Amino acid sequence: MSRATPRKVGLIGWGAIGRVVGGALAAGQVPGAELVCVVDNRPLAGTAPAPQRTVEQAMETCDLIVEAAGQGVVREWGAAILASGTDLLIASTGALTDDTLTDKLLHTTPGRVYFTGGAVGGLDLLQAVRAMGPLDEVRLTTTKLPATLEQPWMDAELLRRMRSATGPVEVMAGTARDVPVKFPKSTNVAASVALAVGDPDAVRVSVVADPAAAHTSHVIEASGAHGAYRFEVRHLPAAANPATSQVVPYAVLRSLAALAGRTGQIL
Ligand SMILES: NC(=O)C1=CN([C@@H]2O[C@H](COP(=O)(O)OP(=O)(O)OC[C@H]3O[C@@H](n4cnc5c(N)ncnc54)[C@H](OP(=O)(O)O)[C@@H]3O)[C@@H](O)[C@H]2O)C=CC1
Ligand SMILES: O=C([O-])CC(=O)C(=O)O
Repeated sequence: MSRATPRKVGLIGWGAIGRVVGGALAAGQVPGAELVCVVDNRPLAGTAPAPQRTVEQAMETCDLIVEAAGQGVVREWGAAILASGTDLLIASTGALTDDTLTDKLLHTTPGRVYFTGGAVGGLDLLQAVRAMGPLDEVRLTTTKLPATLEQPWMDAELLRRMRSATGPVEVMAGTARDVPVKFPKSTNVAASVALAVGDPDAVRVSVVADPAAAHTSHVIEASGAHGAYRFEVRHLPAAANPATSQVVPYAVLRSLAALAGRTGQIL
């Protein structure tokens, strides 16, 4: 059932995700949710369909804030937003590889914290499986265009291998604890899988740069006492930011629709 009063939504981040989410909200495409303001580092000079505000102002006027900006916003503002009584929907799940921060967000009230499924699927089922006991093995392989994976910490040799690659090159193998720290804007999915299975250290992650990757792919493979699971997604990258898949804002909108109480959701 829809809420009697629409959710007043503030959006942090006017980029590849934020512009699609903000446009859809402003066009009334999410019943029960209205866009009240937008927060971004850059002056938006009236280009957004709602006034630009600071995070503090957004907390005063909104009852739900969507983070579509980056891990730093979750770290810097997450607890304050929740403490102000504002709910928070997080896209940059990579911030949650920090157990102290995650614990704080989960226990700060009266606002409630939510995570969007973002670019991956199958999280609902993995969460259900985990309720029967820990999985023995969870692996994620993320493959993207090399340029979307370049990072300031990479040495000249790795950058050379990525830039001259004619086929797939593994650029990092690690866990869902370490990988999102090293690729803060492009491996949030690793943290999302870890949230579903309940343990970032148990998720083995391989990050692959492939010049032929016209589609970004994420392959999740998991097994345990109760079965074996494999989810593979292949997304076109967003034109505005090829590190982000085109589907991600629509995943955020789906999460918003669920929070705003639209009926007929697949939960
Ligand atoms: N869960 C998932 O599956 C996915 C999650 N993500 C997350 O979503 C984030 C946003 O993605 P996307 O829209 O493609 O990124 P973009 O870079 O296209 O847009 C992000 C916008 O947010 C702004 N911004 C960044 N930090 C702040 C801040 N502290 N305060 C205000 N504004 C800020 C940026 O400004 P400026 O550039 O000036 O910093 C930019 O305008 C990614 O960084 C990633 O963490 C992305 C894809 C998938
Ligand atoms: O959009 C994607 O495919 C994944 C992504 O950038 C992330 O996990 O941060």
